[in-house]
Amino acid sequence: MTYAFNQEDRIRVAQELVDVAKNFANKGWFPATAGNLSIKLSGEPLVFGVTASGKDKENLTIHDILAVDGDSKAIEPTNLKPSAETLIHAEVYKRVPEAGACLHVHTLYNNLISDLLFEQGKLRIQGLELIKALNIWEENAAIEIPIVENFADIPKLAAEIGEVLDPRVPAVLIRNHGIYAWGADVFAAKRHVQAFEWMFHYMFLKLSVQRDALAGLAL
Ligand SMILES: CSCCC(=O)C(=O)COP(=O)(O)O
Ligand SMILES: [Zn+2]
Repeated sequence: MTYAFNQEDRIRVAQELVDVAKNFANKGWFPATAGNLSIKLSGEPLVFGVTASGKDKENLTIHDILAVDGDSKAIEPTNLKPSAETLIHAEVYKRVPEAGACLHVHTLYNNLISDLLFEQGKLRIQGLELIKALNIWEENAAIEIPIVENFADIPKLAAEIGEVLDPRVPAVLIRNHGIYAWGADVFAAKRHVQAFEWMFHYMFLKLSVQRDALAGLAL
């Protein structure tokens, strides 16, 4: 199969992932090699660059990224093993054709909020200014971020994510695991991750304060 991207393109996009990895790693969003990142190289047929499994994202290089197809298989011989969660990236690209990059981080607040609200199946956020970072501009806009169980079976987890994702809200939370967020390109996907993480922190603190206030009333 011949693909419509050259070596120069691949180095450029790999460098974009390396740069965003450094930004997130500096925030502690890739503890213990957690997390993975991808960027679309071609939509038809689907080909994307994805981080190799088990890499230290703080010290990621362009040599830690390999190109895979829609079945998450490397498109050329390589010693690199694609991320264990590559199928999730593939699912996002298949479900959301406008997605050009998909980023996955494990943070304290995405883990806390996903567990706290798991039974509801979603986190609802309304009226926060940062919703505009998702390109949603209505006044007092509300969004709902789906939360799925952290199935160990990755094909099952990927299918579940595909089932629940709402293309208007570019993220899904996995309970006690992390967030997958995407955007038209790395710039947009990075903005989305940063906006979601700020909102998770806000919502966690707000829910905690509300709980404390209710507990106080019950005394
Ligand atoms: C060390 S965290 C467990 C695996 C995981 O959730 C993750 O994001 C990293 O997996 P990868 O295969 O992409 O290194
Ligand atoms: Zn993960």
